[in-house]
Amino acid sequence: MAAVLKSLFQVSTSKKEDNQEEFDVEYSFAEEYSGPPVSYDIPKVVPVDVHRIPTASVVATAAILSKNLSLPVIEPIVKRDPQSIKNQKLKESDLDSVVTSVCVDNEDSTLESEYVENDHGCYRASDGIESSGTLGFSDSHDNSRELSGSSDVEDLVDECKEEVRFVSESNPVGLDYEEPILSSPDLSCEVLSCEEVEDYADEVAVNQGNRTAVVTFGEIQSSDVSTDSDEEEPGMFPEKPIVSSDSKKCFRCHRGKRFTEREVCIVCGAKYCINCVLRAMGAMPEGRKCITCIGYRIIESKRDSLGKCSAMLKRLLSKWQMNEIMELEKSCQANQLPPHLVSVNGRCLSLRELVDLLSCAYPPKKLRPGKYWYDKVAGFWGKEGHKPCQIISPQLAVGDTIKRDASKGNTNILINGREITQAELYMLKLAGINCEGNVCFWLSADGSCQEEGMNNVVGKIWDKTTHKLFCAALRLPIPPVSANSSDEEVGSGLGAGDSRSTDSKKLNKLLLAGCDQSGTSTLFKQAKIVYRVPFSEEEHQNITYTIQRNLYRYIAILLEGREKFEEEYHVEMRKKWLDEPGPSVLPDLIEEENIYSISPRLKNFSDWLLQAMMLGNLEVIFPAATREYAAVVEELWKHKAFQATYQRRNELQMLPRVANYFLDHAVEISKADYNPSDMDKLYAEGITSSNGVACMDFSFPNPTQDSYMEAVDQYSSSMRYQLIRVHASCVGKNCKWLEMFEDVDLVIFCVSLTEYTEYMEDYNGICTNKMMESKKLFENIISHPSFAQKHCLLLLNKFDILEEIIEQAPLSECEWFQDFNPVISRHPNSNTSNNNPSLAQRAYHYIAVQFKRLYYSITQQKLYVSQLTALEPDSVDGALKYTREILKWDEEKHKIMRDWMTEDAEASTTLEASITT
Ligand SMILES: Nc1nc2c(ncn2[C@@H]2O[C@H](COP(=O)(O)OP(=O)(O)OP(=O)(O)O)[C@@H](O)[C@H]2O)c(=O)[nH]1
Ligand SMILES: [Mg+2]
Repeated sequence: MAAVLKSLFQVSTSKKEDNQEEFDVEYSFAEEYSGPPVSYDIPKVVPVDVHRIPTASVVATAAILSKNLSLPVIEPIVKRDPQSIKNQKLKESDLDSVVTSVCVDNEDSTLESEYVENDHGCYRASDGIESSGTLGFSDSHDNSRELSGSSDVEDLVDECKEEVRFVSESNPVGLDYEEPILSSPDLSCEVLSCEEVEDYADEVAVNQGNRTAVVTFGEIQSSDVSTDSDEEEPGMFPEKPIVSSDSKKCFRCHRGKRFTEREVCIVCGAKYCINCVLRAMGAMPEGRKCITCIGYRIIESKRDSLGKCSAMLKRLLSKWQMNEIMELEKSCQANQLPPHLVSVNGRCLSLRELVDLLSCAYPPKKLRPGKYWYDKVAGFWGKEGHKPCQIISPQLAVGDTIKRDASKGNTNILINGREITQAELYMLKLAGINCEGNVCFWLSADGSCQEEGMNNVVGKIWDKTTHKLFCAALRLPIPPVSANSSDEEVGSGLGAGDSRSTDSKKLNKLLLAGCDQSGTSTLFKQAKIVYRVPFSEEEHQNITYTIQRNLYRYIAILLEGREKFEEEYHVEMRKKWLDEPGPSVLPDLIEEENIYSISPRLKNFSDWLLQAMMLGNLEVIFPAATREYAAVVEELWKHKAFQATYQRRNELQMLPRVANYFLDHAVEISKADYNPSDMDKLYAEGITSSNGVACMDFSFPNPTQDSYMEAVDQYSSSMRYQLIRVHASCVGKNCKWLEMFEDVDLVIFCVSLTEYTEYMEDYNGICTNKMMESKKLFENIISHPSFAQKHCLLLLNKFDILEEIIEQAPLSECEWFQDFNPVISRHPNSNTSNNNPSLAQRAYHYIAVQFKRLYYSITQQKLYVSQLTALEPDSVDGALKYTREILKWDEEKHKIMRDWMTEDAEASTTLEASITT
């Protein structure tokens, strides 16, 4: 390719030598992308600065030549000129002839096409005229210019001597505005696939009705560009009119029906079919934009779809290409929210302020153009005239001072200078703050509330979890989850708030979700223990209470079992006695000998406990009554009837596996001064009684034993992670709450491998296999728009139990695993060897593949899967290190891509430099 390019440039430069005065030009081509093989078919945009523009025919010739080489051409678009648009309209036939003429030139292998030929004759164009810009062709959807006689022609020639302009216009209405197409002196560039040149005239013909365009040639005064851009605020990009969106047809080929798949330009709304989209959009350096829309602002209604492309484009491009384009679409400057469209406390933002606002630790979610108010002290944020909708980072220097009527409150109560709304007043009252009379409060970011002029705190609104729930019910915002996590929670001595705000990029957020009983709590707690993140006082207290309360539940289940066993024994003995009749005292003896009998006192306790469990009162009674009943538990535990029952605990369906662990320590746990160990906390069911969202920051400790590994892991130890565990019940119907977690980097979905044997009953009494429930939740989560393009790690948990049960419970019990049909070797030793994995291993792999297929069918991405036994520390450590590897690889992959692209650009610039010198 380099050789071909060189030969092309040699021709051009030799021409330059021959006709110095006519072709004193410098120009360059966009080089074909030569980066990673995966991207080879996408032409890459290389911005080039060309100081002189050749004649129109040379530009066209360049386009045709580059077509033969499959090269895209870069175009200079400088400025619209409504006057010239009105005065000079080029017919499509004229354009046709321009292109045809150039084609003929090219076929003749000459580059002497300094004349633009049309119906009216040959016209000499812009010989040796200096300009600045980049070389190329405009892919306007329409271009026409009317030349109505030789005077027009002369005008054109004159005009060409003054300016080199290639103006495209797509204003269907009135062309009554003047707008710089480029906003900065280092002109933006556009890529045009060369078929575009051929299709050019066709497009003009089709779009002529509603589009007008002009081709003018003129010298670009640097002041032309800089004046415009000087006037513009940084961060402002021009707007482009939206094309008629009701058309069901492809904007380029004008084919297609109502349901034909199309990709839409995020600037002008033009739709393209699968055959045209890449031609119309080229290399997409700013994401999904028509070539002519590069450098323009996006339609605000499309902001939500930034970074989310259609399945059609996914099919056309490789995953890498897709990711890169979507990254560019989200991050390029032209696609960012224009600062002047956001007003805070009555003042439009500057670019600096907008950047500050969006790069803070907790920025406003889905910020759109509009008028907002911001309470800098407490961090409250809302739309003008409305109650607060979010709590963002406080103390940001954005916008003006907050106005009293910012949220149009009518309560006569002021918080930080703003009159609050009724809902907020309820919130204050629920927090126990006296709001009698006209009171002004100061509310700080941590929720402490002070009366103006007073020194004492009258209440703390974020201290109680219940209060946060009230806020949710009142549709008021609560502080961000991670802003709440206390400093003690942050592992390895890393502070939460400060470092996060200063270095938020290094915090990798992992969202942990799964169905009930999948083991997410156990995994979360294990991670806390492994990475030495202390449990907060509240968590410690909650876990202690949970363990004690659960102990009485387990005891109640055992006592229920005892009653059953006692009855069975009784019936058995009576049956024996009836079969072998003896003295009449025997029934009493049977009673005495019944190993499951207990004393009347213990029986009273048993009856009371069973009744409490039946009525669902255990939660109310315990753990408060623990101290009172500790002695009874001790007595019970020593009792032979209870021990006999405990021996038969496997027969008690209701008794969870974990009960064994706690019942073994029953006496100790039932004591009032019980202090749970880490192991107790791990085995305890649940984490806290709070709203089901738990959060911890951690980092992987530095390995000290191996200096090589230390070096390797230096990078990762500097990275910080945040594990956010969300309970299935908090995900909400249709996962609507998930958008709260849209900034996570990776989703961890936990599935218990035992679920295929378990069933759950819904309100209508219909039983569903729990694996199918997990499948449904998994589908909902991965197809949620917040997680598009996010990595996902599936953890298949409780492998230890799967190994135990797989022989008795075939996988086909679940309808999704019907076709699991492993071939098992009968050889006694073969099952454990690597070549012949165990049945549990095969089942695990089969389930993993089922999930991978499902994931791919929805996201067209690869699902990472790992085995897990959440009760084992190494297993959890391994799983979380896997997430680290996924994220690390992802970052490196992007870095490599960027390096390749930069190298590419540098190479092409060097080549151009060597050719032009
Ligand atoms: N044998 C075994 N038991 C496990 C494993 N992981 C979790 N468990 C147990 O499975 C039960 C459910 O685990 P949880 O962590 O509470 O699951 P969860 O439903 O996601 O979390 P919560 O809703 O907070 O209860 C607990 O009794 C755990 O001890 C595992 O790998 N092996
Ligand atoms: Mg649970």
